[in-house]
Amino acid sequence: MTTLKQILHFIKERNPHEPEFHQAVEEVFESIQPLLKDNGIYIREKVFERLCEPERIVSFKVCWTDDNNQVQVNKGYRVQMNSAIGPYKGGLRFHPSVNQSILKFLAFEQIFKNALTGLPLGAGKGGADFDPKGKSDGEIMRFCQSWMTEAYRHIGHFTDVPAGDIGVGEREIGYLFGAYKKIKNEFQGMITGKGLDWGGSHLRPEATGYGLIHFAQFMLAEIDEALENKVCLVSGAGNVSQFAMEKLLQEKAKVVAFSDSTGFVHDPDGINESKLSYIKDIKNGQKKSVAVYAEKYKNAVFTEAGKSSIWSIPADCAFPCATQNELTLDDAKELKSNKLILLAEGANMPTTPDAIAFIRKTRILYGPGKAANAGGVAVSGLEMSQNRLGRYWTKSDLEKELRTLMKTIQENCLVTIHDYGLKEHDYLNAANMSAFVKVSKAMMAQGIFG
Ligand SMILES: NC(=O)C1=CN([C@@H]2O[C@H](COP(=O)(O)OP(=O)(O)OC[C@H]3O[C@@H](n4cnc5c(N)ncnc54)[C@H](OP(=O)(O)O)[C@@H]3O)[C@@H](O)[C@H]2O)C=CC1
Ligand SMILES: O=C(O)CCC(=O)C(=O)O
Repeated sequence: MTTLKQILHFIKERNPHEPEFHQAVEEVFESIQPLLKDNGIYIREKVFERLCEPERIVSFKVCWTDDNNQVQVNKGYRVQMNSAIGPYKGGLRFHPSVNQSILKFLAFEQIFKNALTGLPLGAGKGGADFDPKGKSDGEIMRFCQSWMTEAYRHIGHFTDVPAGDIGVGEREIGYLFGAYKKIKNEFQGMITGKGLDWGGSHLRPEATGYGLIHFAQFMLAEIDEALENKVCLVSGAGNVSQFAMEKLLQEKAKVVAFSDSTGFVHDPDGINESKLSYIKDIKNGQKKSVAVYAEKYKNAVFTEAGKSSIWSIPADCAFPCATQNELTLDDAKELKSNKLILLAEGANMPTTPDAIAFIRKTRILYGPGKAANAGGVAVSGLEMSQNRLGRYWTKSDLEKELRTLMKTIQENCLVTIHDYGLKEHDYLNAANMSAFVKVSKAMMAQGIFG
C-alpha cells in the first residue's frame, strides 16, 4: 500500500535538482491531503503522480546571429504539462535564469490556475535562457524566429498556445507569430497577447494586473474593507506590476513603492497617473533601471537590490509582481509587524513556503497567485475564443468578463472553503483543492492517457 509520504518522495526522486518544481509540487500536495486520504481512487489511479509528470518536454537549441555577426547559442524549451481540460496553455519566459526546473514549476502551477478560470485550458510553459536586455530589435527578432523554427512543430491553436511572461511582451509575440505564419503559411490564433490589429484581444496586456486588483477588492470586501486610501507596495515594474499599479490608482489606493531587478523605489508621496506614465516610459521605452525615477521626483528614494527590501516599507497591502521567491520569511515578519492587511500574488510563487506558513498563521488575507493572477490567462482564453469565432469583442465586453471571471474564481474558493470545512479565508487550500478535483476528474474520465 502506497503511503502519502511515499508519493511525494517518489516524485522528488524522479525529478532531482529541480528545487522550484519540488516547491510547487509540495505546496499542492499539502493542500490536497484531505482529498487523497478520503478518496482511494486518487491513489489507485496515481492521479498526483500523473499530474506531476509533464506529458511532453521539448528542449532544443536556438542558434542566432547577433549584430556583430557572432553566432549565439541558447537553450529553448516548451513544457507541455497537462491537456486534460484543453490545449496546453501558458506563457514563454526569456530570462538568463530559465531552466527546466523553473519551467516545470510554472507549467505545474498553470494546471491549477487554468482550471480555476473555468475555461477549457490545459497547461504549458516555455521559453529560453536568452537575456533580451540590451539586445537590438533585430537581435530579438532573429532569436524569436530561430526559437519558432523548432517550436512550431509542437504549437497550434488546438494543440498548444503560448503567450508572454517575463521578457516576452507584444514585440516578441509579434516576431514569434510572424515566424509561425511564414513557416506554416497559416494565420491562426496559435499564440495570445497579439497586437489588436492582428488577432489580439482588448485588455490582454492589462488583464493580469487588473485581475489581481479585482481579486484583492473581492477579498477585502469579505472583511468589509476597500482599497481606497490603502497604502500599497507593488514589486516589479513590468507588465503585471504596471497594470496592477494602474488599477490601484483607479481605485484610489496609494502606491508608495515599486521595484525591478536593480532595486526598489520608495515614493512616500505616492505615484499618480503622470508618474506611472514615467515608470512605463523608463521600463518600456528607455529600458532603464527604476533608479531613474528617483532622479526626477524629489521625495522618492532608490535603494539598490540587496541593501534592503521593498517589503520593509509600512503598508496595508502588498502585491509581489516580479518573480518567484521574492518575498521571504523575514519580509513576511516585517510586513506583519507593520500591520499589513492583505498579500495578493501577481507573480507566480513569489512567496517562499516559510513566509506563506507564517502569513497563514496571522490575520493577513493571503491571495495565492494561482487564483489572484489568473486574469491574464483567462483573457488569453478569451482571445482564443475570439480567434476561433473570427470576431473581436469590445473593450467593455472584456472588462465585464474579466471582473466576472475573477469574482467567480473568488466565489468558487469561498464555496470550497465552506464545503471542505477549511479555515476562514483559506484561499490557498481552496484554490488547490478545487482545481485538483476538476483536473483529476477530467483525467480519470479519459483513462490512463488522460
Ligand atoms: N504577463 C502575464 O500575463 C503574467 C505574468 N505572471 C507572472 O508575473 C511575474 C512578472 O511577469 P511580467 O510582468 O509579465 O514580466 P516582465 O518581464 O514584464 O516584468 C518583470 C519584472 O520583474 C522584475 N524581475 C524579473 N526577474 C527578477 C529578479 N530575479 N529579481 C528582481 N526583479 C526581477 C523585472 O525587472 P527588470 O526590468 O530589471 O528585469 C521587471 O520589473 C512573473 O512571475 C510571471 O510569471 C503571472 C501571470 C500572468
Ligand atoms: O496568457 C497566457 O497564456 C499565460 C499567462 C501566464 O503565463 C501565467 O498565467 O503565468
